[in-house]
Amino acid sequence: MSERIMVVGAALLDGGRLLAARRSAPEDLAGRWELPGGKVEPGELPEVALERELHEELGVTAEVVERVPGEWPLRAPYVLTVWTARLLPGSATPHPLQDHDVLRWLTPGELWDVDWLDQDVPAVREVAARLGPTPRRPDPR
Ligand SMILES: Nc1nc2c([nH]c(=O)n2[C@H]2C[C@H](O)[C@@H](COP(=O)(O)OP(=O)(O)OP(=O)(O)O)O2)c(=O)[nH]1
Repeated sequence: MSERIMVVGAALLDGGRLLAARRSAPEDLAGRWELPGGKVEPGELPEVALERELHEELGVTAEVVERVPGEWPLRAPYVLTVWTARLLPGSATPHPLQDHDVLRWLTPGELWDVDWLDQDVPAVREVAARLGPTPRRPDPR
């Protein structure tokens, strides 16, 4: 059986908008947009890992709400799983402290305005379905 390491991504929602984060490293991912998050450490619950990563990367206090159905393979042995999350009352505003250089709150109509990592597109589609009516993602040229 091959080893799988879970990467958790947050669909951080606020007022019907989704937070997207632009990666600043490594070079092959820099400039592309993703859901903030990171690798689950050995023995750590994915929900705990996600709240930890949101604090480390964005400086926020957030809570996980629910799992978005699906699992998306990344470079082996990593697998992306996604949870919706919300900021807790009193949380700081998100800032790109680590791994990212720009953050954007996207309305449903803006969801496909950023250049998501290819492997995040199916996950973002699944999140989009929860945000209500959104424009269809344009077909790749
Ligand atoms: N956080 C996150 N990582 C993603 C997404 N999509 C995607 O391919 N990845 C990749 C990028 C990285 O190779 C890996 C997660 O790495 P990371 O750098 O965010 O994790 P981490 O904070 O735990 O990093 P580190 O301790 O190893 O520095 O998964 C995504 O939506 N969110």
